[in-house]
Amino acid sequence: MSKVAIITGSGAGLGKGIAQQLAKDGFKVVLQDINEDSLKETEKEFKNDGYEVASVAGDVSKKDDHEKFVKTAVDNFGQLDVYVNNAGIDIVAPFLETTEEQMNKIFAINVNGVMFGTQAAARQFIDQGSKGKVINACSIAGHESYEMLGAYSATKHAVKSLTHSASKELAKDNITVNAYCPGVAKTEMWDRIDAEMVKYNDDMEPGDAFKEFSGAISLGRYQEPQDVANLVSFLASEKADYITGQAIVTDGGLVYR
Ligand SMILES: NC(=O)C1=CN([C@@H]2O[C@H](COP(=O)(O)OP(=O)(O)OC[C@H]3O[C@@H](n4cnc5c(N)ncnc54)[C@H](O)[C@@H]3O)[C@@H](O)[C@H]2O)C=CC1
Ligand SMILES: CC(=O)C(C)=O
Repeated sequence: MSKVAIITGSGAGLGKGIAQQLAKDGFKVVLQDINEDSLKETEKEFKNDGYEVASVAGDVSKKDDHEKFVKTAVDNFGQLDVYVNNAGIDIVAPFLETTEEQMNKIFAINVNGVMFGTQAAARQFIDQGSKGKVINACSIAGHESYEMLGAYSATKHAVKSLTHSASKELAKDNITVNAYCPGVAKTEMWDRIDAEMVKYNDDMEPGDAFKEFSGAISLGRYQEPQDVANLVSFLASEKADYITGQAIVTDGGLVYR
């Protein structure tokens, strides 16, 4: 029987690439996003491609919304096997200028979202009496802390920590919890980071921040969503059954851990 995966923040960017790969792998997929337009557009595209797909809008920072995402999977496809906590936001700001509002927002989405998603998924796996996999979006910024990305880096270190602790507590229920740590992928997130970094540096032109970060990649090219999707595809597969509590870097050679 086909397995069922939920991917948060999959209306666009890396989440969409991950959902496409899991659908190709034979998963029935539940797309989720806060942006209803891109969500509907992506769902239409998946249907045209012949994938079994459902969608649900919502905000990952809200605990109850994750119950709704799980219910969508169960109502449409009868079960849940994989939960990808992919949705995340960035904030670019000098350390001394980062506001309370920015801190609360980025932690609510990037950290609380992962906590609540893991809880909702694990409860469903336990109720089903099946094994399950939680896969979290971390980052190279979960291993290395970057200037101008202090708040963001802190959230990704927290995601790594939640991945470790959840994997320890949930192992007895046959639930694995891992994280993927992308490097520099050209999505809307990096378009925003580049634009913001330029604003804070008179010597920089649009595109320079992206060039500087991606120029340091050993393999000589920036990351595509497919590069990230390949790792998540593996982590979602039975081949990864014996891996848990890991935050695995996929960055073309940038951060060495
Ligand atoms: N792009 C990159 O180079 C890297 C990205 N990452 C992480 O990968 C994940 C995906 O990143 P990208 O695709 O690049 O970002 P993106 O900004 O291009 O796309 C994120 C998607 O999540 C959705 N979203 C935002 N807030 C949401 C919320 N509260 N609830 C539900 N959906 C929400 C957006 O509408 C969007 O469709 C994020 O967690 C990010 O931190 C990690 C390392 C590098
Ligand atoms: C955007 C991101 O995750 C970085 C810079 O690592």
